[in-house]
Amino acid sequence: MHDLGLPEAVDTHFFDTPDDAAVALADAVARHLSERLLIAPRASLVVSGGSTPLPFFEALREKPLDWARIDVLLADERWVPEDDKDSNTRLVRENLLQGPASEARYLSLKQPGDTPAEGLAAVESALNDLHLPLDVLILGMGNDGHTASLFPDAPELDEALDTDSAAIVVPMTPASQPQKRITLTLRALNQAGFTALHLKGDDKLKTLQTACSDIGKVWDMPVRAFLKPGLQVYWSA
Ligand SMILES: O=C(O)[C@H](O)[C@@H](O)[C@H](O)[C@H](O)COP(=O)(O)O
Repeated sequence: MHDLGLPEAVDTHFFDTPDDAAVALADAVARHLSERLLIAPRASLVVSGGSTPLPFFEALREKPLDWARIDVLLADERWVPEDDKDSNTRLVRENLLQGPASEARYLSLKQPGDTPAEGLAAVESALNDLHLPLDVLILGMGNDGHTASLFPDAPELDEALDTDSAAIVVPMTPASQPQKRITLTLRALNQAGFTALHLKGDDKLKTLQTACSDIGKVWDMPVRAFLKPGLQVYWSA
């Protein structure tokens, strides 16, 4: 089952339970952030929203890191108020930025503005201090092969996948989603020091298998842009 046809040098870590995967991923992320902070004044941690990351956030937030030197931000955000049940910022503030991790600097993708396009300048300003390449990136994946808010049906996908573009964040309006989105671009997400794809359930494993079957067609399944050497896949049943 585990022969997914992933490219060489993609490390797969499979677990029986979501908690086991979350603890292992939190250990790996903490190790990488600690190592980074030995040689750099600050480190960046980009996380994803959705339902999968919750136990990972709970495990990571207790790690004895120098959180005041860590910039935490989302890979993408739904353009809803921070107190909305669908807000990823709310998810991160309530579940990751607690305990020791409450000392981290949070760079919010949700800024004033009725639409992501209206709020874009404020988001770009909020990310002004973000250094690329990112240090740690945790991505999820939908069963349509989206990751972050790089949705196959978003009219802005070309711009978001254009690694020659200077843009590091773009509004996204995928018809498949109830809310407008804003997402870091492939240029911003690419080449992170540590990139993990955090997945749960057999459906996601089947989707990953489909993604692996034709890695070249990134526009059909944007997660394919990340299926390359160095990627760490953390999956649990
Ligand atoms: O805002 C979001 O929804 C996420 O950033 C998105 O990319 C998520 O990672 C996948 O949709 C998987 O979501 P689940 O973990 O809920 O399956």
